[in-house]
Amino acid sequence: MKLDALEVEKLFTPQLHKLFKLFQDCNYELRITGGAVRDLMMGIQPNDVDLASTATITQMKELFESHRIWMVHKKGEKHGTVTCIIDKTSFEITTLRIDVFCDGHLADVKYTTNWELDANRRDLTVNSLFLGLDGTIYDYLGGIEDVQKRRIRFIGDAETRIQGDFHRILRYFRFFGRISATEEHEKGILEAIARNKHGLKGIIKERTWAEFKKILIGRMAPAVLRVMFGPECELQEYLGLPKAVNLDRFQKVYEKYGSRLESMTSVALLCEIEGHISAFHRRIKLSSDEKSLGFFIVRERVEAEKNRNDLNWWKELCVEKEARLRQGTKSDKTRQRILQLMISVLTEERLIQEIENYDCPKFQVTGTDLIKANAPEGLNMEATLGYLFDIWKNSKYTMTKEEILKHALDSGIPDRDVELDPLYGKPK
Ligand SMILES: Nc1ccn([C@@H]2O[C@H](COP(=O)(O)OP(=O)(O)OP(=O)(O)O)[C@@H](O)[C@H]2O)c(=O)n1
Repeated sequence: MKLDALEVEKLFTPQLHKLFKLFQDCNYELRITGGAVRDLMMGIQPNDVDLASTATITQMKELFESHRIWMVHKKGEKHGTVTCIIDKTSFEITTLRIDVFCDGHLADVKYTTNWELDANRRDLTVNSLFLGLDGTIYDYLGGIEDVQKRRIRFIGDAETRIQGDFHRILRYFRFFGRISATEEHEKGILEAIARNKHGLKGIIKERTWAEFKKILIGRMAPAVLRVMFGPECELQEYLGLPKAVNLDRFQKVYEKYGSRLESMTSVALLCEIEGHISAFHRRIKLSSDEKSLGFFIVRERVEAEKNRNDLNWWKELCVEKEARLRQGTKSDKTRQRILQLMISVLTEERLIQEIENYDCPKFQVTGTDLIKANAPEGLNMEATLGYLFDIWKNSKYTMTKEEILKHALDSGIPDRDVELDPLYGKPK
């Protein structure tokens, strides 16, 4: 099959043309591989272009050195990959190879000049295509038909493919969601996944989360998650999620606000309590922003649901959370969290827009102001600031800093033993 010349030109930048010419001049074959070919066939502009060549690592290095072309990431050589830079653009080129797996881990790599063998080492038929400079698509395993029919199949026996790299379980669901024409899975695949799900435990946290994130906000996410967490596969435990994930809540939010959902919000929708977020973090290793977002949503959700379409409630929440931000905390992150909370309780779109543009009043008094106002030694600064904040709030945020500070030494100031809210420092 040949791709339309215009489609192919989208990929072939002047730098890529230069690279192909270099290889051609030395009689080495170079082709685009994997995801880029699949995406191009589906009319999607690929994110990145991976290349494969019949040249060995030594031949590629000699070629680049003789043309004074920079090479980076020398570590990739061990896995048969060379990265070169042409006019500020980097290209990753892999030698054709056969992967030898043992217990789900790559044990050895054998080099080859046979394209079909290289296609055979890959995961899915739709990812096994190669594209030549003239637009020819090379297909050894029925990948073209599968892309055209939007059908996701492992190459050969699903079980063997999964055991080659258990991470492919998550890749399968990601590509299924992204490409599949129907919600039906090919015969035998879900059974093979169920039999091998234990292997997910050995996949490193970052890799698992990177893949799962894309599933959570991807196309057909509710249908994909229903299968992943349904009776056929039951993958919850392997991803650190509770057994009874709340798929109905997730689906409702996805259907209304799918394009605005952050992956961590999706996780919070599946979970019920803070302990679930903690367990997920232990399995996945979240960033501190992701963790805060997850905790924030499960903690505030009950109240937020009751007030979902009350604009004043949301404005007060913004003031409450943003007005006394700790130094160094960016307010846009807090606002982002509030917007994700609004999405997750299905607040009306127009209210979300109002909050997006809301110019939140800022509480101006700081600990330094209290010291300047001769605060006595041992004064509980956090509790005092909380007390003053409430006075300011009761004035509907109209009091000036000077007016607020007049209350700094009121008898109503809580003493130092007051228990503080760990997040916001306000007296409970
Ligand atoms: N566990 C894996 C990971 C990757 N691959 C192969 O390596 C190629 C490149 O992998 P990667 O860049 O991770 O994915 P892409 O398919 O290019 O997808 P994306 O669009 O997400 O980049 C894939 O197409 C697939 O052929 C594989 O067989 N098994």
